[in-house]
Amino acid sequence: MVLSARPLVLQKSLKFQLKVFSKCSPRQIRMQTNLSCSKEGNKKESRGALVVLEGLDRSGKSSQCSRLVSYLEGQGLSAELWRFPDRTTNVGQMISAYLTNASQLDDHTIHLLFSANRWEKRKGLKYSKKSRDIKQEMAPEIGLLAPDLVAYLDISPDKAAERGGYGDERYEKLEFQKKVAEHYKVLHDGSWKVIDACQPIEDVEKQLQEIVLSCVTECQKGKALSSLWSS
Ligand SMILES: Cc1cn([C@H]2C[C@H](O)[C@@H](COP(=O)(O)O)O2)c(=O)[nH]c1=O
Repeated sequence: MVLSARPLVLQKSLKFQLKVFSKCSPRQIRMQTNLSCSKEGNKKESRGALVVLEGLDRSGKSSQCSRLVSYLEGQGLSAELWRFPDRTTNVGQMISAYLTNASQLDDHTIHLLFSANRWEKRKGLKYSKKSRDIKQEMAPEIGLLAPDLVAYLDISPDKAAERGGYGDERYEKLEFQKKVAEHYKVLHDGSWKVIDACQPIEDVEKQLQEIVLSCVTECQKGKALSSLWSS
């Protein structure tokens, strides 16, 4: 994002985001400035890529994000992982209290908090699972930076549940995850890269590496930044 001179990769929109920069440099997030690539003479400065990994709970986003960061760093790229919700902020703590059933909020309020949590980092992602009307859901996201790549780790709710590991949080229930899967079908557009998350972990990893590297290269070459829902 800020991409001044570095590519950014974001991962995990519903849950995590990962930023990857093209060069090793201080891991600072400066997205709020320099959203357009600066020019040096006639030469366009390369920028970061924003990559988002989507998928149901237990689809493998966390593992793949960690592996992807290691891989990109091994390629000489500076990568940064952002996870949403970011529970460290004030807003994030409110979200966390809700998710752990320590507080109650209505659906619209939690949706807005998820969005506010992204705005805190000046980042663009998807929306809360709890909102029902798509247009209403999209509104608070307008103006956030659009991802350069959305990779969807595709797994059925039943298969994901078989992996176990659901905790006690509100959304970690098979019936709820089925609703999330339906929601993803509505959100999905042709630009998303869908990866079969039931493949061996190494195969998923390899496919992610390929599409992310290709995206980073495109961004380095000067692919324009855009905002969410601008078209
Ligand atoms: C960031 C975000 C997370 N969530 C959900 C996904 C998870 O079920 C839950 C907690 O995420 P986590 O397990 O990655 O911390 O929050 C939304 O519903 N909307 C959002 O915008």
